Amino acid sequence: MIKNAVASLMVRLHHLPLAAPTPTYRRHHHHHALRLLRPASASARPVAAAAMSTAAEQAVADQKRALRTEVRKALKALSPDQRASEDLAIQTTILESSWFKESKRLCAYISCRQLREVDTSKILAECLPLNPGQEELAKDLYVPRVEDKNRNMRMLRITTMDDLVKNSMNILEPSPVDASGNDREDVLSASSPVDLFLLPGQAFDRTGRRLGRGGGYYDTFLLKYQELAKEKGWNRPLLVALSYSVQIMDEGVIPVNSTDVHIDALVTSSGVIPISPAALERMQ
Ligand SMILES: Nc1nc2c(c(=O)[nH]1)N(C=O)[C@@H](CNc1ccc(C(=O)N[C@@H](CCC(=O)O)C(=O)O)cc1)CN2
Ligand SMILES: Nc1ncnc2c1ncn2[C@@H]1O[C@H](COP(=O)(O)OP(=O)(O)OP(=O)(O)O)[C@@H](O)[C@H]1O
Repeated sequence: MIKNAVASLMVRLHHLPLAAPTPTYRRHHHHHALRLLRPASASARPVAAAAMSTAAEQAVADQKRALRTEVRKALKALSPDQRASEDLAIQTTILESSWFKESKRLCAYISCRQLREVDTSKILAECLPLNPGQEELAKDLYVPRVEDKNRNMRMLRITTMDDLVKNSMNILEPSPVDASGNDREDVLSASSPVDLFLLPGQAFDRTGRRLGRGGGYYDTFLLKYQELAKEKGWNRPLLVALSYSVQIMDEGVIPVNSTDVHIDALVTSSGVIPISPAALERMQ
């Protein structure tokens, strides 16, 4: 169903020149993942900043919207049993992996049942200290907080699930200050790098394309983080998305533009799909 609807869109839009076709890992296997991002030079930026100024950009936006609608339907059609078994398999794969165990600092999303997102509750619980005094066993965990509709999202540190409150979109997020009135640590002002990002999304493919909810929050944030990491000379974190089976698309189905950040790997109920050279190296 998804394939058909999207295939017909693809046929119609196929001949439209994209403003900036994003290379895929498959075609550029030898490159480091960072090199695949569009350079943040003045000459490369105006396309993104000009907010869908060209027909091709508008076509991509329309295609993305159509694909989101199809995936939303497919997710709604998943039975609770199917979801629960995929949720468990995905989280178990992550929790048992060396790359998760070795990660000391993570950015992760707080899954939302209503949005049919892959559950992250077991992973979050594993990151947070069990009891006061056991902090050394915990990982530093940063989670998203939407600041405005202008693609501004921060990743703030939490130490307990009690740090979260429901926002207007019914998603749990950290309040900007903690119970003692101190500002929560923003990952962009932290002094050490993040090892791992666990990313949500609507659709993914085996070449590293990721379709989000359309806010541009993650793409904007990841670009900022990558600029910071480059400035500081930090290793790039692994960008890993969690996906139900119905969210994995055939190659070429997910439309992309110049601001879309590619993921390093996908975790599905069948296991890890490493995509980038970094993932192939670090995730076996
Ligand atoms: N768990 C989680 N947290 C997150 C995100 C996310 O995707 N998942 N975000 C990632 O950006 C940011 C929040 N962005 C969001 C964007 C849209 C919707 C939402 O409810 N969308 C509806 C449709 C809205 C509409 O078009 O009318 C939907 O997708 O069904 C929620 C969060 C930050 N936090
Ligand atoms: N780094 C960026 N700079 C400027 N505009 C951006 C950037 N990233 C995304 N946008 C814009 O944000 C809007 C939404 O982008 P898009 O549809 O790709 O979001 P998404 O991938 O679904 O969302 P998310 O990144 O939150 O998962 C688009 O108009 C896009 O051009």
